[in-house]
Amino acid sequence: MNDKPVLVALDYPDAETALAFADKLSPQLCRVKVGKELYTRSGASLVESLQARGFDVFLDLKFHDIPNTVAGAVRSAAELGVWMVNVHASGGRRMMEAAANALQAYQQPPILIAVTVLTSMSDDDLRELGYTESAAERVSRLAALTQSSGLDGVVCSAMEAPGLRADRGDDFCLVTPGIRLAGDDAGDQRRVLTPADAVANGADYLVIGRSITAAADPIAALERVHRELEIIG
Ligand SMILES: O=C(O)c1cc(=O)[nH]c(=O)n1[C@@H]1O[C@H](COP(=O)(O)O)[C@@H](O)[C@H]1O
Repeated sequence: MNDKPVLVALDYPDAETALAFADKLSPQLCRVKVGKELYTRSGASLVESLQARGFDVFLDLKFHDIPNTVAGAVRSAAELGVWMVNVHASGGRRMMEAAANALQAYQQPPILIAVTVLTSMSDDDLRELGYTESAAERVSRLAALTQSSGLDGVVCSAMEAPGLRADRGDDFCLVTPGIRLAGDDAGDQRRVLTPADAVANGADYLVIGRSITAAADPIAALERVHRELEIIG
């Protein structure tokens, strides 16, 4: 397991609330994720405020567009100095290759990963969209495509991590949302595991939002995650 496996999802409506929460966290203990809700309102300046506090930032905007547009978006993320950035694997090989190529100009580029199948999707949801593969099969296909397109890893559920680790090797980065502390409500997530099970399955990084941010005592919840990981670590 790497030194800081927890990526706390700052799914807050504005910079003030997000920074007030971040100020309770330590950049020595976790990294933070800025997603669509917060970025749409507060943008690059919020990312810079988090970086000024010492946090590595995962910019989770899940780019999915034509290759030229995604290459430009990923370049903007690199200029912002983020630690990790993501695209949708379903944008296809040419889109992912354009994104990977765009980062070649940077000495310290962000880690570039691709979302396979959202952790909120079940096999039934995929069937309704016309896919005949299960979520696990589709994740496996998209992870192979992601790797051969030159990216560093994928976003997947920790349920798929054992197969991906075996097929894609130790250096392929597995980032797993859909994490819940035992007893917490899954909410809209469908492919869910606990922190300890996710790491035991081979996940490199755990994206955790509501199990920490919606807890009565968020810092105690983060400490509970760390204790859980040390038990198996
Ligand atoms: O790319 C992501 O981070 C992501 C991919 C995915 O498949 N599922 C998923 O939940 N996420 C993000 O991970 C976070 C999960 O939040 P919680 O369900 O509150 O822990 C949210 O910010 C999602 O946007």
